[in-house]
Amino acid sequence: MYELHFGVPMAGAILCALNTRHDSAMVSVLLKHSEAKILFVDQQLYHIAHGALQILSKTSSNLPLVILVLDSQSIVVGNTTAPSRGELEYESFLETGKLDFEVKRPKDELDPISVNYTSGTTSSPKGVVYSHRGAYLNSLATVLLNEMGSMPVYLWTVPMFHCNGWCMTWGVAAQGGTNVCLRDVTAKSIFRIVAEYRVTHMGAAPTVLSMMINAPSCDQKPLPGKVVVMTGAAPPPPQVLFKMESLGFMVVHSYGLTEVYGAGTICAWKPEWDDLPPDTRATLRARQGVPHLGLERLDVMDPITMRSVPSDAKTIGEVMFRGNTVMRRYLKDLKATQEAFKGGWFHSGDLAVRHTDGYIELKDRSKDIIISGGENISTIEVESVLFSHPGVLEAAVVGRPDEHWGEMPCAFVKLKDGFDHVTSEEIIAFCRDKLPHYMAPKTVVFGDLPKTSTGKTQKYILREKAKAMGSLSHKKPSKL
Ligand SMILES: Nc1ncnc2c1ncn2[C@@H]1O[C@H](COP(=O)(O)OP(=O)(O)OP(=O)(O)O)[C@@H](O)[C@H]1O
Repeated sequence: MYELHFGVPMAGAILCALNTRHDSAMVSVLLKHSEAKILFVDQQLYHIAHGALQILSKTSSNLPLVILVLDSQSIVVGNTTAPSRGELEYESFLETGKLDFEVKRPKDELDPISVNYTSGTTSSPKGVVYSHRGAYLNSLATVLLNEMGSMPVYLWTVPMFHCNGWCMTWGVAAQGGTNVCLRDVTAKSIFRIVAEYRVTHMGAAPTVLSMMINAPSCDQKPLPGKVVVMTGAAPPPPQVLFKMESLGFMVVHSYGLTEVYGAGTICAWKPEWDDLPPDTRATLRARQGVPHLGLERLDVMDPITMRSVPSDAKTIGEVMFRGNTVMRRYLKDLKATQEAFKGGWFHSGDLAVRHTDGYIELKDRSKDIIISGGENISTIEVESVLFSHPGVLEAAVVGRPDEHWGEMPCAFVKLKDGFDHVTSEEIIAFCRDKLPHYMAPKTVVFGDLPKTSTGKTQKYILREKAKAMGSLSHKKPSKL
């Protein structure tokens, strides 16, 4: 995948890195939508690709050429040790190349370099078109955001299909870095590899950070030196940031979307915050921050009037982006593109406030915010309180439809090992102690949380579950 980030654009083609967790049906839809001509497939995922091509062959005779990437270290699913008829093997395919091949440069810097499908957290994945210029600018920006000097050692836990690895694929190369890839993203292997390869930088979604801080202490190997971890993709709970800091990591918090090439903002750290108490530092670090220098403009606006919200840390508006590091368009979807760029700005669908120092703080995705008795409830705020409970490993809050209040907060919680005794009443009381009562969850459900492969909780699945529970109000009049 890493090599293809260079080979494909240099051959004048467009890269479309697909999510490795998709099933055959979804892969067949995306192959058809993207009109991919060549499909490079890791042997571990061959059975998915094979299934996708079978589905595709029912409606099309124009199937992509398959090139199989073999890896002696991977566990193979199915009979895929050798390419079958009509397929090529990656290394043999490379040998057919000419050493004097002339790189095909883009005719225009705004020509597409890649198509990235969104994570599909709130709807079906959308194909986001990146330009060479945008990818170049965002790669350089991420190098700066990661405080990456020359020859870094970068550990991949962020999938390269997610915004081209937040553009770090190209960023690490720009700095002459070493890439360390791992197939099994576990806390034990992360700590082992960080120590063994003297990793200097890594990227990780908050869920991976949570896994690392909750790992048994025998797995938490000492760090070999300064390790910068960039996190983003979902709201990082302040407690998680705080604990990562206590393990010795230097955490960089960035926020963005597939449509802005991964990172769009950075919570730039101010030296005067160094001496603040740890929990205040973590709360400040959890804010999404300011635009990076590759981006032209970032604003929080009322999406109807397109006026900026005041910097009062209270008024909620929608986060909007402008500039060369904003996507060109959604592939083959003019309507969604026009909608997304209404008023000349890219509408993120994220709701935020702006603090007096200009830093933005996300409150929710517009699809996730809960409206209860006419009051907006930020699910991020409630989740952050849940995370501060010592027994909570993961938490997500959604609206449970309610006949009287419209919606009521409903928490889905995964407990840490050894905390099975924690009851829903205890969690509710804990939240009521720390939040205005209308914001505290009225229902708590324990269990695993459904996740996308980019580490986001699939709240639409939880919303369905909450809906199926029915209204609380008609059963028992609620006292807020
Ligand atoms: N640092 C962050 N803090 C809070 N939320 C974040 C952060 N970084 C990213 N996000 C969330 O992730 C979203 C972007 O996710 P991505 O582009 O991967 O696809 P998706 O929006 O999850 O998928 P789909 O649009 O298909 O539902 C942002 O809009 C925001 O809600």
